[in-house]
Amino acid sequence: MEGLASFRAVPSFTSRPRSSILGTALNPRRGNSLSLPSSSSSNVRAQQTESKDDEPEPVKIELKIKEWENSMYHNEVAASQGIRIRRRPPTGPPLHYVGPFEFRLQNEGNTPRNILEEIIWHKDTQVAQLKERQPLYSLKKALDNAPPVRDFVGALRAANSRTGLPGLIAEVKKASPSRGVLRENFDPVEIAQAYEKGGAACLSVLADEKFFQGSYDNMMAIRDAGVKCPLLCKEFIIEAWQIYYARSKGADAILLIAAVLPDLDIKYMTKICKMLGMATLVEVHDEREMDRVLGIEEVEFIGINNRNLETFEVDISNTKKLLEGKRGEEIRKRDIIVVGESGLFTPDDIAYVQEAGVKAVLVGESIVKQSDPEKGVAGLFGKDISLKSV
Ligand SMILES: O=P(O)(O)OC[C@@H](O)[C@@H](O)c1c[nH]c2ccccc12
Repeated sequence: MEGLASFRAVPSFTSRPRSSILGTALNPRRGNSLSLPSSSSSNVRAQQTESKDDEPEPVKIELKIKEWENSMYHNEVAASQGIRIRRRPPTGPPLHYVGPFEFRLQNEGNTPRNILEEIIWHKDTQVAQLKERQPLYSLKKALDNAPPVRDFVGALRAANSRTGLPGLIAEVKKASPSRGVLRENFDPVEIAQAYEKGGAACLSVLADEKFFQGSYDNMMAIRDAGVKCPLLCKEFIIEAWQIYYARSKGADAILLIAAVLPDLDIKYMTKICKMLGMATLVEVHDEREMDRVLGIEEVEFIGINNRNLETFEVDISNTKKLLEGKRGEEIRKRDIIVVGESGLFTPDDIAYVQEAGVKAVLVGESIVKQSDPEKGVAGLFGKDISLKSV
């Protein structure tokens, strides 16, 4: 249902994509407007008739239709698996013109329904742009120069047997959509080194810029500074291309979010990671996602997020709930390493999730906020877990 409240006026001189699939198909004066610098409408029309794109118009229209069908198909498959996050529709809301203004009618179908969906739609656009600059074949070549992969899960297992406590994945995170800026004077390398000194087994480095103020540069800087902890590239992965990209930037592990990715994507991306020697942390939030993920035989490493990424609600009893009964049994039988993620602040929280069955924890806020993150690690566990402690 389209509502008046969702009208947004956009002056026509802004550089917005200027076509919808139907608009393109039905309106012969509109070309592949994504490549057009927009100006006054007459100017736009003039440029459209002299479109310099190689593809003839009917082919372009067909490609757009395919693109649209694919995203509809993805959404149907995803919905059948209980996934609520949809893929970005290939075009924005339809345009309406009143005098010099463009109006976009926003409705359920073309507006993100929650923050996770908004992040995924933004990621889709960003990845499309990055891919154009560095297509897969050249990315694959870049892998020859990437630093070697380190054993992420092995480091967690080793820490767990060394300390008798869950191995720590300490998160280098400046900000988040739910908490805002967590640390003003943010030096990623200094923080990473402090975590390592404090006894972290691995690090998670936020790569998303827009919503988490992270970057791939941070990850590379941490590696280049000689930090030995294996690195999880904390990114919203929706395409295999991003896995190669993360590897080319020195990642040892990546995250796949079950709330976003259908089973087949998880299976296929996990295989790609294995081929590249990387670990794949598959993140779940509820029973349904856990069951889906346990149904994928390639999965060996599962994160239980205590934060609902659609609503931001945090409840650490989620970890316990998802490890009870048959699920817990199967996880033990398959020797799957489980990570308790988010909302962990105190030694009691750590003991609680350990009791529930996790062998590792992923912690950001509580330690990144400390003026001395090295001490923050000891505070979190209630004791010194650094290498010098044993
Ligand atoms: O800062 P916290 O509450 O300790 O949470 C860390 C980590 O679990 C959280 O950042 C996280 C878990 N899964 C994610 C997926 C994307 C972005 C971030 C996350």
